[in-house]
Amino acid sequence: MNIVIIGAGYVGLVTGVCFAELGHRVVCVDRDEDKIGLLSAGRPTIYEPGLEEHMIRLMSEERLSFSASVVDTALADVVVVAVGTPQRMDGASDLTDLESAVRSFARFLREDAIVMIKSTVPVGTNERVREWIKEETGRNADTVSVPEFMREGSALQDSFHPDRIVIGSDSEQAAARAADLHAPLTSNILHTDLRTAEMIKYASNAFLATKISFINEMANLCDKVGADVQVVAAGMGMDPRIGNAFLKAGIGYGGSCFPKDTHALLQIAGHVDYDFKLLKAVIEVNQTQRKRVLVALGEQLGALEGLTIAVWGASFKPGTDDVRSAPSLDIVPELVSSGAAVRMCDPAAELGFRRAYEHPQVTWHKEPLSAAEGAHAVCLLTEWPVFTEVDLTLLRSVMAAPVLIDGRNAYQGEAVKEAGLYYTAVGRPVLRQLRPFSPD
Ligand SMILES: NC(=O)c1ccc[n+]([C@@H]2O[C@H](COP(=O)([O-])OP(=O)(O)OC[C@H]3O[C@@H](n4cnc5c(N)ncnc54)[C@H](O)[C@@H]3O)[C@@H](O)[C@H]2O)c1
Ligand SMILES: O=c1ccn([C@@H]2O[C@H](COP(=O)(O)OP(=O)(O)O[C@H]3O[C@H](CO)[C@@H](O)[C@H](O)[C@H]3O)[C@@H](O)[C@H]2O)c(=O)[nH]1
Repeated sequence: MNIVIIGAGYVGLVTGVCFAELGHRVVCVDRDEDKIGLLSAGRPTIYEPGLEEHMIRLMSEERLSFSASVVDTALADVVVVAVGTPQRMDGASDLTDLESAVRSFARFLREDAIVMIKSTVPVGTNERVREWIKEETGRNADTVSVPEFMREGSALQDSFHPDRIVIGSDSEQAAARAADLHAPLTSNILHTDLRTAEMIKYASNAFLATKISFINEMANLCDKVGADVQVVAAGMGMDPRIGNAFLKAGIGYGGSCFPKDTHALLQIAGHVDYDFKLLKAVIEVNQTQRKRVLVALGEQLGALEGLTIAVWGASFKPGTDDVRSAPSLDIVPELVSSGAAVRMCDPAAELGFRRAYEHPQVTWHKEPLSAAEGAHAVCLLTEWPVFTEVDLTLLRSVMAAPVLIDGRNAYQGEAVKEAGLYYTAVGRPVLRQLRPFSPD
């Protein structure tokens, strides 16, 4: 098949690679000409393990190419739409890019082509897509909603081996073609109507976010009653009805999806006068959880004015350069406001973070130990292996005060104790070692 993908971001690029690996001829189209220039030169514009090797081979075999022109849509049997649907100021999903993308390619769409929406979109949007195409061309197009469930950092693995494929459609023929396309990836294909498919995506992300906020509330309680949240989570997870996934307590969820999709679902509910109380609490808990790092620093060091704080991790999770809604973007400006000098390190997200936030009090360092040099505390915000595998005794030796704030429960109690670090994790009060008060 000839497949054209509109939007060559995280989802579009990885989906393009996946379909090209299945033997299709794929063109990824993006309006960002700089991005297309880099991709055409075989340079991935995102950090995603394994992506570059696949891209370069597929390009040399002429199965994957890149273009800045929607005219290429005329070649397509299937047009996949994977443009961004970011959060608007009011929390709703911003469909500006989606609408302009659809309207721009509509007139090039072949009559027998299907349009597959992979962007995460509010309920009813696929119907609007059809209306936009009709307004542009005067004819009806077959649209299918195939929400994407990949995770950044393991996006290729998730695309080649998806848990399930959801196909929403009201055209049997279009649904069958979408199913044929995905059949080599999994037999777990759920057929549904358009609105249900759109809702499955939001429900899935909202539920995962709920698990995280739940375990974070449990962690806060564990801190007060002297229980260990990691063991609590392990014990809960042994019940197959609960499962142990997404029960890692920490400083909360970030990223380009959970924060915006939970807000968008609240808006969807609001439009039909439904008060989604549970989801409101999930969002609020997540926002408060980020502040725990600052509270822990205050407990260990008192006022931060004039102190040096090392921050390990800027991306919203390991394995990605993405800083969208990353906890670091809330925490670092707060550290700066409290008068601290901030020494940062991240294996992939320096550029992304600096595009979003720069300040003279913030410096960047290539190695975790150089960032920690002379610091009064290290705050682990993202559990990249380069941070979690650091020799803690060495770490202690380069710091001005040996305080470690572990926002991801990434360190073993014994190792921390042996290194003699003053340590605060999340919901593991037994391991907490407070620094004795020092009047200077
Ligand atoms: N990032 C993820 O892990 C992930 C996973 C599942 C679903 N999603 C959803 O998929 C969608 C895309 O997310 P993303 O993270 O890949 O976004 P992204 O911002 O990385 O990429 C979107 C791309 O679309 C391009 N674009 C925007 N308007 C365009 C237009 N009119 N014509 C051509 N190109 C255009 C942008 O230039 C950009 O390169 C969103 O709805 C998101 O919620 C994302
Ligand atoms: O037990 C956990 C698991 C995750 N997180 C945090 O939750 C966020 C999201 O993590 P993850 O889900 O692994 O990353 P994403 O790449 O954002 O993927 C989510 O969002 C995508 C976009 O919609 C979906 O496609 C995926 O299925 C969904 O997992 C990150 O900040 C993690 O640190 C926790 O705090 N505790």
